[in-house]
Amino acid sequence: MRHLVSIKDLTDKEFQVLVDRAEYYKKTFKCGDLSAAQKNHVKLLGKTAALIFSKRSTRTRVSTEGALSFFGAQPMFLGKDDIQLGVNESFYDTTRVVSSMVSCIFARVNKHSEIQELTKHSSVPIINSLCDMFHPLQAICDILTIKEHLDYTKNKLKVAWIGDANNVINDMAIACLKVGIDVSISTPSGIEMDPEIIKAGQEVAKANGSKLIVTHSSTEAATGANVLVTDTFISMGEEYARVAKLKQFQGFQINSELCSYADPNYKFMHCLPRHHEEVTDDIFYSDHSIVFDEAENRLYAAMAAVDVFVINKGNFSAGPDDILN
Ligand SMILES: NC(=O)OP(=O)(O)O
Repeated sequence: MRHLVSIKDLTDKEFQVLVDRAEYYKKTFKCGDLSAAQKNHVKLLGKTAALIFSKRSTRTRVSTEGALSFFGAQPMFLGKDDIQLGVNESFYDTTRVVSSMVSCIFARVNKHSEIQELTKHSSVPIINSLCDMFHPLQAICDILTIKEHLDYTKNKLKVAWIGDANNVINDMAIACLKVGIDVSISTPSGIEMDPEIIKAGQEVAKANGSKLIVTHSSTEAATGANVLVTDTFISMGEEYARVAKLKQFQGFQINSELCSYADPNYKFMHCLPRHHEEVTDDIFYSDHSIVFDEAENRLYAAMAAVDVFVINKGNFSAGPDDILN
């Protein structure tokens, strides 16, 4: 059994399998072939899956429930007010009990240590559905989206992150570097990337012929970039620091001025939900923006994760016969 905690725990090949699998299930899902749907629907028929979400979610919840339903499993959404966890029951007891009854647990938590705790005591695969350090499902989806729009297998690309040092870029940077995409991360002065992520990123870059640059200059990061990416400046739970953070992020809004530094055919990405301080409407709703394709691809990333970690129990060499042969 394997858990999905972070992209950095995967080999380059394993990560590529997840992206390929997401692409495969997108084709299968959209082809409208009833026999393909029936074949997939029996893979987890009669099983259940728990979504233990202690934070709110639109994309992760909808995509995960959709993916599980596609494979025939019944998803059970367990929000923070629905179960005894954290109020009346310990993490350990909850994990033992829930994992004894379901095929897998998708967990959205606050601290990374909570994901680690879950993986220690669960008898079924844990899929990290966001913690304060990582967001692996988002990274699988993001690489699929970049592949579809700019095909990194044929073109040398540069992705520029303009924003916070957060869970999304931690996994996205490693994911890009694994597939040979150069990454330039810009964060405001005083907001630093985790040194462990930089170290891991540099090792991945060296092995894959990609480059990792970390800077406090948004224009330096944006220069020549094929993809500009940002995320919320104020993460869930940081609302108390809103005024101070907005001051710190001056010069980091993605607007037409900053985009003028990028490649003329640049794409704009954002994992959503979006706020106006991060990106102006003229960019967010422009032809450069691929944010809604990106959001849709969350469904296929979730399908890939269910296929590899739940149906095939972490065996990356197993999978649908038609893509293995
Ligand atoms: N991108 C993302 O994880 O969205 P949600 O918080 O809505 O799930």
